[in-house]
Amino acid sequence: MGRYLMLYASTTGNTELMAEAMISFLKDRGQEVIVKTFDFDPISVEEILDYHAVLIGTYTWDDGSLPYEVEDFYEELEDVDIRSQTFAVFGSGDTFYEFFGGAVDLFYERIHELGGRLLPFKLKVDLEPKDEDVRRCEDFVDKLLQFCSNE
Ligand SMILES: Cc1cc2nc3c(=O)[nH]c(=O)nc-3n(C[C@H](O)[C@H](O)[C@H](O)COP(=O)(O)O)c2cc1C
Repeated sequence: MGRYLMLYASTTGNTELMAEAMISFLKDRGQEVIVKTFDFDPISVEEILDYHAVLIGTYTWDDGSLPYEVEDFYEELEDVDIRSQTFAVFGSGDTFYEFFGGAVDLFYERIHELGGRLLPFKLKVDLEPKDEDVRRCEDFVDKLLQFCSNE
């Protein structure tokens, strides 16, 4: 059994629905999942090294920006050596905006630059996840489990 950390930011619940689909999928496959939200739970960057993989979910704010509540974590990522840590990055955005899911891209690039072991694709959903998007969430986590088993 693996131990997974789910960290997410969500204001209107869309990214949260994605996270919930992923958490259910992981638990159904017998994995342990610790869940934290950026706005309510204290999150230290050191703790991310204790897990098999870290899933990071974020919505996107103005002009493709990070939500303010994830900024500290994003900045502090460089304070730990994440080179042997596995990550997967996802989130809800709105295709109406020029930088659709820009915060997902920012996290992906940040982890890549810092040498983290990244699932080699991101998952973005347009607004509220539909049934088909829930399946994409499950497929995303299935790929993460395979990726972790190839470590
Ligand atoms: C002021 C504002 C700015 C936004 N800017 C973007 C943006 O630049 N790119 C994007 O993809 N979505 C943008 N969004 C849309 C949100 O990311 C989208 O509604 C998302 O589904 C919210 O996720 P949540 O329900 O998890 O909070 C913006 C929303 C608001 C209210």
